[in-house]
Amino acid sequence: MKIALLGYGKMGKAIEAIAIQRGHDIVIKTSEQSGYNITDADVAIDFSVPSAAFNNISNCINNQVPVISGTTGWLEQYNDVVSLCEKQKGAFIYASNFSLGVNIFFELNKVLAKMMAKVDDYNVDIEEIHHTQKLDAPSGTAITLAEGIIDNNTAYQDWKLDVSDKNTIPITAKRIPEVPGTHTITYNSAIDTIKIEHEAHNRQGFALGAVIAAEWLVGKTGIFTMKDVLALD
Ligand SMILES: NC(=O)C1=CN([C@@H]2O[C@H](COP(=O)(O)OP(=O)(O)OC[C@H]3O[C@@H](n4cnc5c(N)ncnc54)[C@H](O)[C@@H]3O)[C@@H](O)[C@H]2O)C=CC1
Ligand SMILES: O=C(O)C1=N[C@H](C(=O)O)C[C@H](O)C1
Repeated sequence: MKIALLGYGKMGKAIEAIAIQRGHDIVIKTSEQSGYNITDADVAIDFSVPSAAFNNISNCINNQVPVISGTTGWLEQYNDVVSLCEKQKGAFIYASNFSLGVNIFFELNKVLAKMMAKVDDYNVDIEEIHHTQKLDAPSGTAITLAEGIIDNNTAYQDWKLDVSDKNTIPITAKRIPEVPGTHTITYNSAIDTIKIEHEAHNRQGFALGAVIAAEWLVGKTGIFTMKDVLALD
């Protein structure tokens, strides 16, 4: 497969290494908006910056190149991408986190949220820790986790960064050098604490998941998620 890497930073480089190991060719690697022909690639993988993701993804869809995006912090434009993809009959996957472990953790979070909806005694909070270069807060993964709780527990209707109102899930974002990504969900009562946590040890899980998603997407039309790719149901 000929792959375009849109964003050649920490993730772009980790994806390049795994894609080559799996027998793919990197035909475009860029940290720029322009200066390349996207139709040279069979599939594009966008891990760029929040301000660039929408244009990168739209350019792929408008040129009939399947595209996956792991960039976080741009989701106010997600519905516009969905509309464009439907109009152009393109192929697109966004995931806040491409690692197998986190996608299992997403499902565990939903099961736990369903159970906790049956009891009144606990308050939930989410903490995420990432490296100091991260541009967005809270992390995309923390937002997906909060949405998983909201969808499965009517006690919660919203999430907010550093705010703990009634019906709102508080998210705390910490920035510590070199941390690839740790997410902790805590249910606290006066009597005890229930905690589930995912800690990434490096970026390989994100990168492998992104390459697997790109391999899966080629030849398909539509908007998909990692749940479709990993068939976790
Ligand atoms: N979904 C997932 O599994 C994961 C998502 N991420 C997200 O991926 C994104 C990138 O993360 P990192 O590689 O750690 O960041 P990074 O800062 O190391 O790399 C981003 C690169 O994008 C480049 N860039 C800037 N404008 C661009 C443009 N117009 N087109 C293409 N590239 C452009 C920057 O120059 C930089 O080299 C972030 O949004 C991060 O939150 C990170 C890890 C896993
Ligand atoms: O910026 C990162 O590094 C990461 N970003 C993603 C996010 O915002 O959830 C995924 C992962 O946690 C690493």
